[in-house]
Amino acid sequence: MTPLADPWPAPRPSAPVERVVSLPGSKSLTNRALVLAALADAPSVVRRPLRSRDTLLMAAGLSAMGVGVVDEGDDWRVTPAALTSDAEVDCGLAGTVMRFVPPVAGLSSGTIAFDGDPHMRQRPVGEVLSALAGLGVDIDDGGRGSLPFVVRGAGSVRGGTVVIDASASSQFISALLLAGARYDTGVDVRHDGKPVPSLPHIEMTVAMLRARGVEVDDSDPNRWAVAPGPITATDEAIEPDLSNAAPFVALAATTGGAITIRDWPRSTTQPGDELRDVLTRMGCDVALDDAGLTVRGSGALHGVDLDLHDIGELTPAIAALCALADSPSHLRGVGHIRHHETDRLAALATELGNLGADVTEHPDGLSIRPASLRGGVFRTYADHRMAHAGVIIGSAVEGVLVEDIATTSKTFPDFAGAWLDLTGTDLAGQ
Ligand SMILES: O=C(O)C1=C[C@@H](OP(=O)(O)O)[C@@H](O)[C@H](O)C1
Ligand SMILES: C=C(OP(=O)(O)O)C(=O)O
Repeated sequence: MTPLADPWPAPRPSAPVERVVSLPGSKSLTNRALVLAALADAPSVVRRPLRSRDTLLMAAGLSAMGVGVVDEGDDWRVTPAALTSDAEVDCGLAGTVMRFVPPVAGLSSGTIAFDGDPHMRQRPVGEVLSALAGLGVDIDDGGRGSLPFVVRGAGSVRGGTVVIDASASSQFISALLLAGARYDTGVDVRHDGKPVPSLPHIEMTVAMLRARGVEVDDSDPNRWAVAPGPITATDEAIEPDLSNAAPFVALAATTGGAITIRDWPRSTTQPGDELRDVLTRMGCDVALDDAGLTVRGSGALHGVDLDLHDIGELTPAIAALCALADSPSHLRGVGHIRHHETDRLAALATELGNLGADVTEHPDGLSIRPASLRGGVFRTYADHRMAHAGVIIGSAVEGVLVEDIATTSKTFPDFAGAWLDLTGTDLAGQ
């Protein structure tokens, strides 16, 4: 791979881009599949998993605790084992590793030490740790409620009812549900606080548990009860990552071209599927058929007034499109994304603003009005989705330089290569 310039000149295609694209697997589905396979009653096969920093860290963390994760060509074979090893788990900047693995570590008889990237120590996890302590797990976090912390497993977890405030992240709930069937009495998780964000991601968790024979009662709002019992091993293919589709379909909108994403599922629990609705509202033609999802730019791009509470991870890409739109936008309901890879509202307001966008930052969102944009450096704050926002702007504005494009490796191997290929840019010229 050609070394990447930093900051990286974002390609600006000279003609509408018309291409068919295959995308890597979903981060959220891959990391849930790995955790559930690790706790299952027999070996599982995870077909076409995402292999990126977040999922490799998940595989490494589970392996360090004793689980067998073996490459089989395109697939991973995951063999559950008695979790007896002491281990160190590097969470990197992966929320799914920091939140989903501690409830598994409680089932181990080893001592499991967790740490991650510097910014990961700022991201919230205390509600998961105090819930686990309430379920009988020995946790040492020095009273901080954040990384670094140690889980001293006793080989089993009593389980029971916990009340948590999951308004900062849906992952707190998914974490407890994923391991809960393996607790002696299961787990009954109740949320008490402001509304839980990213509810579709909890629905994804519930659907994957049910697909493995686990009984989940989610009939009451803000309560999820997982009955104790086995998790059935599966052989399952991972869908393409629909959230990572955002910059690719955005390219159809910004260049007036047409992008088809192959293998877009007809029915899915991935919140990225909402892109179909968002892009339609912004003025694109969107069609889902046997070829995949085709987004066709109409030449015009309109502002939108959207509550993104359920689909917060799409905010950076949508905000970038709004900055290129011909009418004002209001993006609301996403105060929680200040706890993502960076404070995404502050980062977007700053970086879009530096390129001339007219952005007002609110406690829970952004207002973006039409303005004439210019080139310059777009900083990414180690956030893959900030990089996606940068390349979207760069596809429409001359001279945008995206800092640390390699940060996209969190959820997308060789994103820069895929983007250069798509935009028809000469690699040697970069
Ligand atoms: O469970 C998951 O796989 C995810 C849940 C969401 O987290 P939050 O609820 O913290 O927004 C989402 O933003 C993240 O990218 C992935
Ligand atoms: C919020 C995100 O990631 P994480 O799983 O690290 O929370 C994201 O990918 O947008």
